[in-house]
Amino acid sequence: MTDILPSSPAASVVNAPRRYRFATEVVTVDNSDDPHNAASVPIYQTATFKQKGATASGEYDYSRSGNPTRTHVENHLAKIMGAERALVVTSGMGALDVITRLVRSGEEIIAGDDLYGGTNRLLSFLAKSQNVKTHHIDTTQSDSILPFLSDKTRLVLLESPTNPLIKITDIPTISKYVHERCPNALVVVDNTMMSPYLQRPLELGADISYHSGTKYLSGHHDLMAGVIGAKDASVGEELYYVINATGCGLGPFDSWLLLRGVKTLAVRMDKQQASCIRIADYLEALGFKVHFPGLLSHPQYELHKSMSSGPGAVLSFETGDTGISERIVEGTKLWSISVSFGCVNSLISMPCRMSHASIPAHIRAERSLPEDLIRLCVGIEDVEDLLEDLEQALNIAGALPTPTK
Ligand SMILES: Cc1ncc(COP(=O)(O)O)c(C=O)c1O
Ligand SMILES: N[C@@H](CCSC[C@H](N)C(=O)O)C(=O)O
Repeated sequence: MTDILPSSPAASVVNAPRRYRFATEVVTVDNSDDPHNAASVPIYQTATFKQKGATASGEYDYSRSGNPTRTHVENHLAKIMGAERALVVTSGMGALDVITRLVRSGEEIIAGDDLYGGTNRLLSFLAKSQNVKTHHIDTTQSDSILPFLSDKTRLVLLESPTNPLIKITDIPTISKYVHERCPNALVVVDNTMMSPYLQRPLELGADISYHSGTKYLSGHHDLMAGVIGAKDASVGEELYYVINATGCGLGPFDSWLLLRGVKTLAVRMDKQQASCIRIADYLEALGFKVHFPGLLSHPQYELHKSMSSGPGAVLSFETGDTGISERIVEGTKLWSISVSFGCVNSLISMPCRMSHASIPAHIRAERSLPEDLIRLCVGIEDVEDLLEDLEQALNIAGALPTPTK
């Protein structure tokens, strides 16, 4: 499936091997092709490019097909994701839309039963509009996929940790099952929660890894972006074809913002994760049921540790009462009540009312998604302020244990 112009920048995209440790590579952007030795990659804010002649275009002809700023961020992301090819589009959902366009009517998808609400919505839409059925399985039990693998399977879509219950999926085992039984199927991992700093699914057996670049990769909640990394160059080429055909490639300014934001990924994540570990310990000590893979009590603590270098900075916890949860969320002053995560600012939300409200209530119940669940996305503020603010909100909500003399 290729009708890429001979001059397309796609042809020149190569995966530069990583030479240094991640924190060094992420801040080291190759701009050696700049004619003026600019220290920062310039924003090529142009829709079209002049040609030398009617039949002689340069490397770029039109920004939907390719733009130098986008190429730089794509090459940089390919390097840090360990991908043969990376592509950037206008949102995380746009990334999943591009990937699902590899599925033909009558083929099937297998996905988790705890997953981002928007992903669930897109899969439901595909079932209705394209006759593409999705089987939802419990991905914490790798064997649960076996009865659904068939010659119709085209995509296996995994999250680990899942949003919002922070369940862990054994990416290597599931990838092995899929590749052994379904040579035509691709294992796709939504790695948004972890970022490539903490987990690289392509090194764990997946064929495609994608991200909402709106989250940790950009880190400041000032842009929407989606990032796709393909292990195989030919899959990358097919995805590029879809992006050029449908016109969802990321614009020059947003590409630049993404490139600027990603440079601080490692330092942001180190700080956010360290604070999240403190907060998880605090909530667990108070007796809440806390979902966080950095806690020894997490049922898949060891599995997560074997696939990643850290637990991340998102946790969820149950209070046992929806009213109490609402009062906690509304009682915080420093934590913003917002959907999304991965920003330098801390956010608090109730997934069933907010990010996962698009999943019908009866399906949320079938999938045991607790209505009282609170999700915390920890930013880079001073953790003492975050803890103090949380404590006063728990106090207002009557959720703190009564002190005993
Ligand atoms: C895990 C996960 N994947 C994908 C998305 C979609 O990303 P975007 O909002 O950038 O479209 C989100 C949130 O929106 C998410 O939480
Ligand atoms: N209204 C939006 C909700 C976006 S949720 C964003 C993010 N993925 C999260 O988990 O908080 C929608 O319906 O898509």
